[in-house]
Amino acid sequence: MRVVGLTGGIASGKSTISNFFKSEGIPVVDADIVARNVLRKGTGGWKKVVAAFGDSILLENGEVDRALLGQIVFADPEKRQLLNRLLAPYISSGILWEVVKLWLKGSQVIILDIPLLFEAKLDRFTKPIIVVWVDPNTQLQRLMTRDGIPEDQAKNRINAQMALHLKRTKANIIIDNSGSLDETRAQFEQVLKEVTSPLKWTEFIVSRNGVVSVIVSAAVGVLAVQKHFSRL
Ligand SMILES: CC(C)(COP(=O)(O)OP(=O)(O)OC[C@H]1O[C@@H](n2cnc3c(N)ncnc32)[C@H](O)[C@@H]1O)[C@@H](O)C(=O)NCCC(=O)NCCS
Ligand SMILES: Nc1ncnc2c1ncn2[C@@H]1O[C@H](COP(=O)(O)OP(=O)(O)OP(=O)(O)O)[C@@H](O)[C@H]1O
Repeated sequence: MRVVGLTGGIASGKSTISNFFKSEGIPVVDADIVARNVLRKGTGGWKKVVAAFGDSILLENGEVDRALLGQIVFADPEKRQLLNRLLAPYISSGILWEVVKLWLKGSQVIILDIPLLFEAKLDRFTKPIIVVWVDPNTQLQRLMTRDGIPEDQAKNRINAQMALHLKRTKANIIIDNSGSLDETRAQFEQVLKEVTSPLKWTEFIVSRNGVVSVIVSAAVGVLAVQKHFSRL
């Protein structure tokens, strides 16, 4: 199985690229969705976060007020690190579980869309790594427009992550999403060819079909040896 890492900066266009992959039938594990699920009311993550940040971060229905928690943690690095520490084990196991389900289905190529792939040191489990890059001013403008937040809040969010130019140096593949969607789509077509090229044997051997092949080959080998000795 090929486990492709997809990362970038906030609002650099990861979801846009994820949607392109999904439209080609390639499964995507979205870490933001996993992170949302582990913070739902009554879950282990929710209990830890409420214990640490207090009831004041809750809405009337008991769910976490995400906008409020976002304002708190993106303005205060210590509180953000605390939130990261509390949720990291739940997010990692949630991602692992999604990968296992896709492995059981026999998926050959999967995409892990993880904003904090490098920060959380999850990059060692993915190859190749795609970084969606965008120039800093376009990133700021897109973030402010999409989330309807003022410049200072948008800058706080951008600065809460490893600098995008540094992430770019760690990529195997870079998609420059500073231009139009058509220009990005054209780059994606090339990336798609690379990502869906035939699996290397190291990737095949860890796929479900690879494991089945190894088991079948071993069983055939054992039977052949038994037959050989029973004739002696
Ligand atoms: C702080 C929270 C409640 C804000 O929720 P909100 O709905 O406003 O934002 P959302 O979850 O959609 O995240 C939007 C983007 O913010 C960035 N981001 C989210 N969490 C973090 C973080 N801890 N550090 C840096 N950037 C982050 C990512 O680029 C993400 O794509 C939420 O982001 C959260 O629970 N974050 C901690 C979990 C986490 O690390 N998520 C990232 C998955 S790897
Ligand atoms: N090439 C583009 N041209 C114009 N707008 C774009 C382009 N790519 C993305 N956008 C817009 O920019 C915003 C951010 O894109 P997107 O949501 O894909 O980023 P993201 O990296 O997934 O963000 P996050 O880190 O918050 O999950 C969205 O509103 C999206 O519609």
